[in-house]
Amino acid sequence: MGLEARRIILKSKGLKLGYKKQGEETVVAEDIAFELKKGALTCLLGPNGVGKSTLIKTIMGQLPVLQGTVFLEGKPLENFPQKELSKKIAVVLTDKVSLGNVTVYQLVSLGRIPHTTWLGSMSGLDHAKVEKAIEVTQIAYLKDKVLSELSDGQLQKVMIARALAQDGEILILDEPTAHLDLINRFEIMHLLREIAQKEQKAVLVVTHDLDIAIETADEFWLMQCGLPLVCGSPEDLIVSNKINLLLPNDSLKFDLLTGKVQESKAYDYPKILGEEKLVRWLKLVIRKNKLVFPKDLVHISIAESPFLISLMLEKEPLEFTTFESFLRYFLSN
Ligand SMILES: Nc1ncnc2c1ncn2[C@@H]1O[C@H](COP(=O)(O)OP(=O)(O)OP(=O)(O)O)[C@@H](O)[C@H]1O
Repeated sequence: MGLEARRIILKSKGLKLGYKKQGEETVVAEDIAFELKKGALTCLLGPNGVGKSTLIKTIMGQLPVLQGTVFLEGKPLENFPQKELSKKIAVVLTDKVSLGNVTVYQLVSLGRIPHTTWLGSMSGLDHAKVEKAIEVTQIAYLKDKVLSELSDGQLQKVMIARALAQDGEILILDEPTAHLDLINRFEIMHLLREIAQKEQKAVLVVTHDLDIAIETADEFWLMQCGLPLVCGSPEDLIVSNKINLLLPNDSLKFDLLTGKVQESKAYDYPKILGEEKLVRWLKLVIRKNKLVFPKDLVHISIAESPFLISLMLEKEPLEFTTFESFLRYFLSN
């Protein structure tokens, strides 16, 4: 699917977000502009409390804007009755489900509520949509299980299936990978990427998982206190250093080479010879332990097979076969 197919479905400009209580406004963010595209996985990132949930509640039509307009398919969001909105926007929130003895099939079927009659009876089309959602999320083997029997990772897939069954064009998920292990976090994000691409949905995910978001997202929206939303492809935001907006504290910065967040203080490494893939881990050991080297050090070399770290001193070389033994030498001297 080409980039030209990424049609804008939701957009806004000059948006002011926040809460209004007894006529008094609490502004959370201003000057927010975005374009959400079908066929793309968009990740919304930003520090705790910056207003990510406030933004998605506004996009879902749950919270009125303080200023500006959100346009859904070119029409103001407030023109859509709630039932119409829930046919177009499906949401997966972080709240725990309290429906322990409902089966997976029944829960996924709940996604069809906006489409069923007031009696709630499901048509053949509704069942077909539920089956399709179960197939896409690969949870057919769980169909008859009750929710209390599921692991957190399985439950998250079931919640995504329910949102898919709703068959809206927009899927919004608030921290879908929180509390999941590494494999499940990757699996869920790759599944969302596939859903965006193959099912042509606009998928918006709030996440703090920078590593996995970089691997999977087509677009990032970076939210930072008091600044306009910064949007772009992860790679562009990384190379232009805009990714550092996520790290307002000067002590940390995003390292272009390793793709990791690390201490921003430039570290004075000794001369190291070896392949970059090994050198970077040696640098981590040096940095993490603030190692100080002997004055007569000429260089350090590191080799893979057999694994060997050589400390080339003027007098004699010292050799280590693990990072641990290398480190032990420094700790004991
Ligand atoms: N109902 C409310 N009324 C007034 N202020 C609120 C309300 N809900 C949230 N806020 C405030 O709005 C700000 C943004 O909160 P929000 O939950 O949107 O942040 P967030 O970026 O989603 O944070 P996190 O990453 O911790 O989930 C916070 O200062 C919060 O205290």
